[in-house]
Amino acid sequence: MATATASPSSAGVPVGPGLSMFDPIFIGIDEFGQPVYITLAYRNLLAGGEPGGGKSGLLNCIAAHAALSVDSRLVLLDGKLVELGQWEDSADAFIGPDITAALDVLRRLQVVMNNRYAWLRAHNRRKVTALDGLSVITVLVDEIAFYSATVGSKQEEFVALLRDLVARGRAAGIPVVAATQRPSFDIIPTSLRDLFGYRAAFRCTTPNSSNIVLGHGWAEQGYSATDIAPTNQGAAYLIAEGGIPRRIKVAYLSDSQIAGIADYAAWIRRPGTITTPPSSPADWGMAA
Ligand SMILES: Nc1ncnc2c1ncn2[C@@H]1O[C@H](COP(=O)(O)OP(=O)(O)OP(=O)(O)O)[C@@H](O)[C@H]1O
Repeated sequence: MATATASPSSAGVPVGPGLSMFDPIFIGIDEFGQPVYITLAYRNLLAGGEPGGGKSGLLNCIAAHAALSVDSRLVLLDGKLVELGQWEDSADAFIGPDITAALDVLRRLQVVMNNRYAWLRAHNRRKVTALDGLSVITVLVDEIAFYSATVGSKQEEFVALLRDLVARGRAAGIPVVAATQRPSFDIIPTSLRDLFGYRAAFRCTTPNSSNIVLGHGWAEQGYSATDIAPTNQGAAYLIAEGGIPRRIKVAYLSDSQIAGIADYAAWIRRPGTITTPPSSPADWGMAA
């Protein structure tokens, strides 16, 4: 009878769910109790709503999927340090309340994005795919206003870099997930809002702020995040490009659940376990 023995070649193979950022990401249930999935590889997501509405819960759900995806790299910008802080060990970069460091990392991402576009153009392609061997670099920002609200040249550069990343990153495998508790035109101008393929409005205090997240006119058509009770944290209206808003309840991960997943994610990402195919463009510095 054959016995199972670990061969030396299997020593570096991670054991785990083997998720991919190209897979649908489970984020909760809809009002009929059906599971809700989003696909982030080619879309950005904006979450807005008043403090305590549950935006960080959604970001943590996405961070968990990204951390468990062996084809994903994480870049985290967290002005409060504690919202995404538990994923630090799985992230390539974790930026706290430091605008200079945030600008450095966004400039670097812009270079990676430009390199990926040059590679796509050289290969007559329009977007990266799961077969390219390039990792999806998921950028999570909690909270946009923290880096952009005050007036100054650094803040202006932050807004310009974020806008460029949101506009061009998705085809290059660099989706952006950003949250704000200040859904107002100065933080999310329409031209920026419309670049987010997914928008989630958590409880808002005015129909106007709900519209700023979801899109103009939805509140008047009966889709207003002012309807969400303050006690119903994690409830939101989610709209996907070209669709109509649907009411969802985000799956909530407690601190200890996040700690467990983050610990496991850091383990499957330990040095030497995540590799890219030898001939992949990553070797040319595309994923630097
Ligand atoms: N999906 C959910 N189900 C149940 N409770 C939730 C859910 N999401 C959030 N909560 C509760 O609401 C609290 C606040 O949530 P969260 O920190 O995600 O809000 P937020 O919108 O990110 O707030 P802020 O803008 O201040 O960062 C959580 O500590 C939790 O107790």
